[in-house]
Amino acid sequence: MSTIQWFPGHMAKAIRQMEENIHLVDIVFELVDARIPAASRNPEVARISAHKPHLIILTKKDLADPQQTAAWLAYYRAQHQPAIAIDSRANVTPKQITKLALNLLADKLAAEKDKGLKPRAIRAMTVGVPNVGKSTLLNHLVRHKAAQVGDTPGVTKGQQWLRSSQHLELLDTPGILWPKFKDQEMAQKLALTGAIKEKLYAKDDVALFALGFFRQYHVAALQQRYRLNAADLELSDVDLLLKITANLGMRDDYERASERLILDARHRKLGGFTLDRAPKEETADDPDA
Ligand SMILES: Nc1nc2c(ncn2[C@@H]2O[C@H](COP(=O)(O)OP(=O)(O)OP(=O)(O)O)[C@@H](O)[C@H]2O)c(=O)[nH]1
Repeated sequence: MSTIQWFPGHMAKAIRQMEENIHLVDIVFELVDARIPAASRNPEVARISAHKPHLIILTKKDLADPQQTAAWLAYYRAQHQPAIAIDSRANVTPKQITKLALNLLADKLAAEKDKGLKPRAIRAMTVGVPNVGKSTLLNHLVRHKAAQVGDTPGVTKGQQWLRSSQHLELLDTPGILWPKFKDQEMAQKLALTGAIKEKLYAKDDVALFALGFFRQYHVAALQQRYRLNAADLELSDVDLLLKITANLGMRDDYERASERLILDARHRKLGGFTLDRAPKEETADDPDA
């Protein structure tokens, strides 16, 4: 199996930017792919935003396994970590997110009011791995690209605040957070869900990884989609990939079949799936540990 490489330099830059900007915001929205809630997080975010309220937004919930999403939300609740699962493309989400953020900051805003300060919009920063849905969510949150200037910090540094509503402003550049590639399995998960550029991974490796997963957790969907019989399921992953290639009428072009399998998974042709299983609540340790 070839190794998926990545570039720590990118991560260092993203972390630096986040460190520079964190003092400008009241709250961090950490976007996490609902299909990989562990692999798409970086522990540095928790460190940098330690003194700020922090909302986990599980995106692409429509592509994930609903039971697993519910289990992840229960896990976050048990950890007292505010979290919400969304389809970033839906119009209803801005209101939900604004409401949650206002609740999380209620004490701070009340204290400001007590001091006689004028009511103000809260400020948020979004971070997340590539392709997690940052731009899609921002576009929904900010329907009119309103340059909110004035004496707001950040603008002087060439950054813009985007106004979502009278209650919420967002720093315009969504932070690209590089995921941690603790091991190759995490890298395969990020590749399968689309967070890593195509040229950085071997499609057949990712397809074999996907086969192993779907065979274990969603075997009926696999069987149905690729017309596999019970005997086929006894084959090794490599032989199963060759069998699928043949069933797709692609002769021995297993590269093309690999690509099809990856796209089928991403486009929900094999049903909703979650590669990171939610930790059991009783034994709930940090999934990132
Ligand atoms: N099904 C589904 N697709 C989504 C969702 N959110 C985003 N997408 C799709 O995912 C792809 C990436 O979305 P973007 O909003 O561009 O992601 P991004 O995080 O800004 O990506 P980068 O610019 O690479 O950092 C697009 O094709 C979106 O339509 C979601 O909740 N559900």
